[in-house]
Formats: sequence, C-alpha cells, structure tokens
Amino acid sequence: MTAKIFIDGEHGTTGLQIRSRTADRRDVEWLSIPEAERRNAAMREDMLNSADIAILCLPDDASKEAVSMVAGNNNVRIIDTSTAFRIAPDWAYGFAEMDKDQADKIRSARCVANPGCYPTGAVSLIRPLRAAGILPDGYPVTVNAVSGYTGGGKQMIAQMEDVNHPEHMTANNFLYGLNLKHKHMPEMKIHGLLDRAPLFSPSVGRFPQGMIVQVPLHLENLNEGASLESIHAALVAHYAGQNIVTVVPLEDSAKLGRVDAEELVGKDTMKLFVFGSTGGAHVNLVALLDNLGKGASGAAVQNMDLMLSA
Ligand SMILES: NC(=O)C1=CN([C@@H]2O[C@H](COP(=O)(O)OP(=O)(O)OC[C@H]3O[C@@H](n4cnc5c(N)ncnc54)[C@H](OP(=O)(O)O)[C@@H]3O)[C@@H](O)[C@H]2O)C=CC1
Ligand SMILES: CC(=O)N[C@@H](CCC(=O)OP(=O)(O)O)C(=O)O
Repeated sequence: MTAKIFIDGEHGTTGLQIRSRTADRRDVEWLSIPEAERRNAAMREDMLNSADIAILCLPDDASKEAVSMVAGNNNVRIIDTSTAFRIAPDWAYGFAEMDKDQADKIRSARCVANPGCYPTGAVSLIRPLRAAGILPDGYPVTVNAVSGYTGGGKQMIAQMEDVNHPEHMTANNFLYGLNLKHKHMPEMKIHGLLDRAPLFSPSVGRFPQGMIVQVPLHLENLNEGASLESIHAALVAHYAGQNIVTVVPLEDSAKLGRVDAEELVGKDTMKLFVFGSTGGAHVNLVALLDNLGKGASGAAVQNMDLMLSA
C-alpha cells in the first residue's frame, strides 16, 4: 500500500528539496495543493487530514496552526521542520543518530520535530561528549557557524540573488544574531544535554547551500584526561554502526589545510572533524553538512522513511 504524504509548504525551499529528493519514489502518493492556493486554509486542512504523514515546511506560527488542524486525528502523523516543537517533550526529536535508540523513537512516534540545521551540527558534536563525561557541568560552550543563504528561505534567497530586491544584500559574508538570543539556543542546550545555554554566533556566506558548525574547546577545562584522542574516540564510539554521520579519522583531518563549507552540498550525510595537535591545549570540533540536506530536507526524508518502516 502506498502512503499518502502531504507537504504543507511544498513550494518553499525545504518543501521543494523534499520533493526533488523523492521524485522517483513509487511507494508514496503525494497529496498536493496548487502553488497559488498554498495559503488556502480550508484546502490545507483537508489535505492535512487526508495524509498518513504530513510534513510541515512552514514558519513556526503556520506549523502550530497546521498541528491544531489535525488535533484529534490520530490517523495523521507529523514531521515538522520548523522550530516550533523541537523541545516539546511529547515530540520525538528527528536526529536519528543522536542516540542508539533514537531511530526507534522516531519510527514509532506520531509527531517528529526535524532538527534545525545549526543544531544538527552543534548537537552532533556536544551530546557525545556530555554523554561520555568529557564535557563537564558548567562548561561555557561556544558555537560558531556559517550557513549557505538558502538557510534563510525564500526571502533571504531573493535578497541575496535579486539585485532589484528592495532589501538586496551585497555582503559576501555577514554575522547575524548579534543579540546572542538566536532561536536555536534552547534546542542546542536541551539536545546537547548542556546545563548552560551555549553562546551561538551564526553567519551567512554568499553560497546557496552548505554549512560549517564549530565548537572550540579548551582541554584544561574539560574533565580530567580529556585529549584530542579521547574526544575523537568518544565521537567514533557514539556514531558506530550507521553511515550518515561520519567521524573523520584523526590522521586524515591532520593532513587537511582547509574545510570547504560546500563539500557536502546535495548530500544527506554529515562529517565530523576533531582538529588540534597531540598534546596541544585546544581542540576544535567541526561539523560539515548541507543545511538543506542533513540540516533539513534530507533529514525529513530520512524521518519519513523511518516512520513508514514502523
Ligand atoms: N532553509 C533551511 O535551510 C532550513 C529551514 N528550516 C525550517 O523549515 C521551515 C520552512 O523553511 P523554508 O523552506 O526555508 O522557508 P520558505 O520561506 O522557503 O518556504 C516556506 C513556505 O511556506 C509557505 N507559507 C508561509 N506561511 C504560510 C501559511 N500561513 N500557510 C501556508 N503556507 C505558508 C510559504 O509561502 P509564501 O511564499 O506565500 O510565503 C512558502 O512556500 C521553516 O520553519 C524553517 O525554519 C529548517 C532547517 C533548515
Ligand atoms: C541562514 C539563516 O537565516 N538560517 C536560519 C535558520 C535555518 C534553519 O535551521 O532553520 P530553522 O530555524 O527552522 O532551524 C536562521 O538563522 O534563522
């Protein structure tokens, strides 16, 4: 039997990439609304309630509205790509490699919150070190990142690409979130198992897709015995047995002169690096991903497949 899938927001950046990733699939039937009717609430409600899985690719407020439209209809399962439910206790967090049992939680969940692109990188680096007792309570975690501009959705894409846009942006690389209250911080804190909010400094580069997330650490402030090698080993152990999140061997990362934010564009995988020198004072943890791959649409398709395999 084919599963009926409706993407609310299918004509936006994340929605379109879900459709392109699944264009050849014959095991799903797509329910669809013409683009001109994308904000027609009655049509959306009808489609949402007819789906086996509704994938919400909408701003937070519209996602909350969509969820309210299917309240009480237990036949519909939901994957929400917005920030709205990522720390809701009754939603499964859709980062399947986060813990050994996370894929099973997603498989059996009615409601799955797809992680944010930046939190996917940050949580992937931080959580294993908290779980392994390497990163102590109270450690002041810093997360620095650069994203391709599609991370800002249709609006930022137009601002970056359309020279006639009234708010056209000419910068090749800019910092934002300068009040240090970015909406992703609670998600990073909770799923990173942190007891203190991280300091998060995001930026955007003039390239459509790709992302680097960095978590620099001072070894002397970690729990005793922490080293480049022990941190790398903890990440390797945490991600053993799956092939989406790869921990790059230390000897390979030691040979690199640079990391290219666009290396994984079009892929749904993520690479983790541990940079530093044996016996050195610092390590820099780096996650490399496509903001629209493992950071959004790729993860949504992965979660859909897990839910369909229940
Ligand atoms: N882009 C990325 O890299 C990532 C995005 N996300 C999240 O995914 C979600 C979607 O983002 P993205 O695809 O980038 O955004 P876009 O702005 O590109 O697309 C959003 C789509 O939703 C539609 N929409 C907006 N409001 C409503 C509404 N009230 N009712 C029905 N449709 C509506 C928009 O239509 P209209 O054209 O009329 O505005 C548009 O088609 C967001 O919550 C975002 O935070 C998560 C991870 C990464
Ligand atoms: C470049 C850019 O603007 N990025 C977005 C985040 C993109 C993303 O991760 O979406 P979620 O907010 O749904 O997690 C931002 O910082 O708000």
